[in-house]
Amino acid sequence: MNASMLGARSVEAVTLPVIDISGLSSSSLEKRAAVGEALRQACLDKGFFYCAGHGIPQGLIDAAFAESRVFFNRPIEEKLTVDKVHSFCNRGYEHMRGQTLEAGAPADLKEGYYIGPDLPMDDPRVVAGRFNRGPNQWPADQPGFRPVMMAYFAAMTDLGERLMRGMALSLGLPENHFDAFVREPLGTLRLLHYPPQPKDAAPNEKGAGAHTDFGGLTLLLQDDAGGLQVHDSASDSWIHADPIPGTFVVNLGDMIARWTNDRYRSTLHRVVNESGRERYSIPFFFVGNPDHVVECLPNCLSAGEQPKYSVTTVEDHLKAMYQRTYTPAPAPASAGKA
Ligand SMILES: O=C(O)CCC(=O)C(=O)O
Ligand SMILES: [Fe+2]
Repeated sequence: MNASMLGARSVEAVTLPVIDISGLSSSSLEKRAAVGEALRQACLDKGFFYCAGHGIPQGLIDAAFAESRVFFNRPIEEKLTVDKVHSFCNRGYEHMRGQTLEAGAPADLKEGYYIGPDLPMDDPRVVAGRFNRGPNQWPADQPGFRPVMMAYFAAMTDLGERLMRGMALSLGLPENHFDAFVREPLGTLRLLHYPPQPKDAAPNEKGAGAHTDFGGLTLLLQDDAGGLQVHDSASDSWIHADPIPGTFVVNLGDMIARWTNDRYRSTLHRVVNESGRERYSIPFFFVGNPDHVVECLPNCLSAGEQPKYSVTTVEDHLKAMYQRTYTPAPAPASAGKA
């Protein structure tokens, strides 16, 4: 199946904005507010934009891709030693077709690796029944993997925090509005590898089925293969979000749609790797503090308007979202402090 059969059209028709966020680090409120205004426009439209001026060193980006390629190119038996079935907190390797992002479509033609905040078993935050808290799994015989991924994880957490200050400005709120949300945030780094789209792909088979992201902000690094498509609701068609060197694709997840009563958009997207070669990408899902209460922001309700979503917490929201695309995770074996 090719892009035209799947109804995608080229980026010339509709483009996503490029936003230089370096102004967020300026001492001038005017410059910070200008970034906030650009974010506001993008969030009211598709909730998808290219982020430039982010300050993440290219060397760190290259190193993360290099370690990811090395891992995915290892024999399957080695990859399965860190299979996420061994983890009670969803960390480690996810085999090809291990997730179905689009209900009713074939499973996704991708394999992945989940990394989160590295909490040892004796950390007080590792409590039975709590979601995604615990240690990472690390592949043996790949000494660069852990330090590079943890450095990249820290850089993404910092970028997520900076962007949340911009989001507050964009919503006409004090810059520190989301400070409680970003305290001890949960983040998920996800290494992804997509084989080329097979010539004999099943109907509707894709690298990643159409979905919206679960969390707050997604910071996506893609290689130069292309393949990310974003839904354009005005024309009910798919546009290509081709990679732009030096940028991240940033998109809003369902949590921000909840906060803003859908004024800010969590937009459907999908991946079809038609490059004819391997594709690698590294999304980072910035989801905030698990205990934080997510409810409609008062300034996102007009007079008489009701919130569309119930009040929830970051953790409860995420649990519900994971259940949508995975069967339940195994119960924790030894995290028994509750
Ligand atoms: O690989 C990509 O470019 C996008 C992946 C994605 O949308 C996701 O993991 O949520
Ligand atoms: Fe996504």
